[in-house]
Amino acid sequence: MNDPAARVRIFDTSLRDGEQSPGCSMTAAQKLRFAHALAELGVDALEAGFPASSDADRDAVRAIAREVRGSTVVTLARCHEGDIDACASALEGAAHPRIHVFISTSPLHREHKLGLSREQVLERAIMGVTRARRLVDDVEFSAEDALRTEPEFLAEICSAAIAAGATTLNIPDTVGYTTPSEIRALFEYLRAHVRDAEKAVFSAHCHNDLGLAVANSLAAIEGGARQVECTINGIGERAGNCALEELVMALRVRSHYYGAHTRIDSRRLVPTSRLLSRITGMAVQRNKAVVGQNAFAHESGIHQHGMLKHRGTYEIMRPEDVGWSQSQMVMGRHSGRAALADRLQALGFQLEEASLNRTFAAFKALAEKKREVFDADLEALVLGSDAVAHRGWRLSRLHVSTGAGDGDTLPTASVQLLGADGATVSEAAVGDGPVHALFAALARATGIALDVDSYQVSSVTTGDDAQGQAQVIARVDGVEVTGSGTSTDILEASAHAWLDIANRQSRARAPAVRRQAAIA
Ligand SMILES: CC(=O)SCCNC(=O)CCNC(=O)[C@H](O)C(C)(C)COP(=O)(O)OP(=O)(O)OC[C@H]1O[C@@H](n2cnc3c(N)ncnc32)[C@H](O)[C@@H]1OP(=O)(O)O
Ligand SMILES: CC(C)C(=O)C(=O)O
Repeated sequence: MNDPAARVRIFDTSLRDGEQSPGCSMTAAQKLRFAHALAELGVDALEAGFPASSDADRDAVRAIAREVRGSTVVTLARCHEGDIDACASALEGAAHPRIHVFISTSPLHREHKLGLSREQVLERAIMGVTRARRLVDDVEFSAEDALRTEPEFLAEICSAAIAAGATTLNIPDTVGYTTPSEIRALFEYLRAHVRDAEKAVFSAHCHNDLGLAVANSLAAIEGGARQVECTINGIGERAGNCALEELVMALRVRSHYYGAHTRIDSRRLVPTSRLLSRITGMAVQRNKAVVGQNAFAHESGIHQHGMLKHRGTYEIMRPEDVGWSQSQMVMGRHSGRAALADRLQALGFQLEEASLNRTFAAFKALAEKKREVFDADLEALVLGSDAVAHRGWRLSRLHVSTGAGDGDTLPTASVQLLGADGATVSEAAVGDGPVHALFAALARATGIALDVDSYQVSSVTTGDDAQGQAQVIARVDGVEVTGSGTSTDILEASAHAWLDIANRQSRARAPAVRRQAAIA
């Protein structure tokens, strides 16, 4: 598997093809931040932008070229002198610069888009590669719409590109039209028919219009591709590009099948995916492979029972290996007794069989009404809702003020809580934002410091008066605990979610009382 011939280079184009897609534009500062994250992830090359497209993109590429180390920095150019010169100028300062020149080769694009003959396209390609090669040592050539190009013309233009100095030959499926067996055969054909093929690295760049981008990229590797162009979360033109996280994990999980490897640090996949979502505001769908919220979540009883016996029954990779903290057992309508008993035990309840059966019946009834049953609901089932409600802190007043910029408003929160003994306590705190300030005020008031792993707010009803549900996940004694709160005011919902965990943490540390309550 460590045969160097089977090393697949990962070329990330989130900052170019990804950024081109609607809803994904980034500022220069955001692009720079994300480029650092890509270098940390271990991508071999990162395509930073298209300098001729705007001053802002040129400036972003410049900053990336100057600052980011560890990955080749690539910029895109049409076969236009001005585009190529703009690339070279933006790449000054890069440790490993690459210019990527492209031109359409398919009959459809030649005739209708460029209005050029085969010979003219060939000439332009040679001009582009030659000019780029005078400016940098590392030049990539792409035959846009290669998968709808006559194979013999593709071989001819690739041979000419190598002769002009191209070091990477990229074969894009620009419109996501190909199939796995077709693209594999094309790579095999090109490697056999391109002159001096061994002097260049063959690369695949697959779009996802038919949902085949990852499958096609893997097939291209089988056909001899040793670079794959992809994007984090699969962002990109239309239906996107090959998703980096999926491709990398397919090569890793099926390493014996593909006999190929990358140098990606897979534990950084989830953090990098989240960073991109935060920057672009483009959420990842829950069921997205590897980085989606459901990728390691199990709700159905038969799967949960299997997972508790051996995680390999329903997981083909470890969540820790891609950057999640652990698998998630979601308690809902489809869950069974084994998962319920396990979750209750993690919450500190060891129930006798009869008591477990009673709780299970009540749990199923509740799950019919609620989409997801949270830890607080389970506690209420075991202890009785009154016992839970009255044992812990309750929010009685809340005020949050916030602002941004250079004005004098610092995000500030003040809270008043009612304790289990009936006493009230008031506290205030400032923070980096309103939620940060709120959580700091709650920590001061309760004297409980929570190790918050994640926080999110979603709407549970629709309309102007929609109820927001806040969910906080924190680690309590090494166990991940989820707290939730619902209100039409999302800050109030957030305070309830935080207190939900804090109260459970206090109760979990009073085991004698818990056992008594559970048995009663
Ligand atoms: C498959 C891909 O992802 S390709 C990359 C796509 N990315 C982008 O287009 C984002 C950046 N693009 C831009 O900012 C603009 O399109 C610019 C600045 C590059 C060009 O803008 P304009 O000069 O206004 O041209 P416009 O976008 O309308 O048309 C593209 C021109 O490039 C030509 N062209 C397209 N591809 C190539 C190529 N590879 N080599 C040479 N010329 C090309 C077209 O024939 C057309 O030429 P024309 O103006 O003589 O008709
Ligand atoms: C410029 C090339 C590589 C491209 O993005 C495509 O063909 O999809």
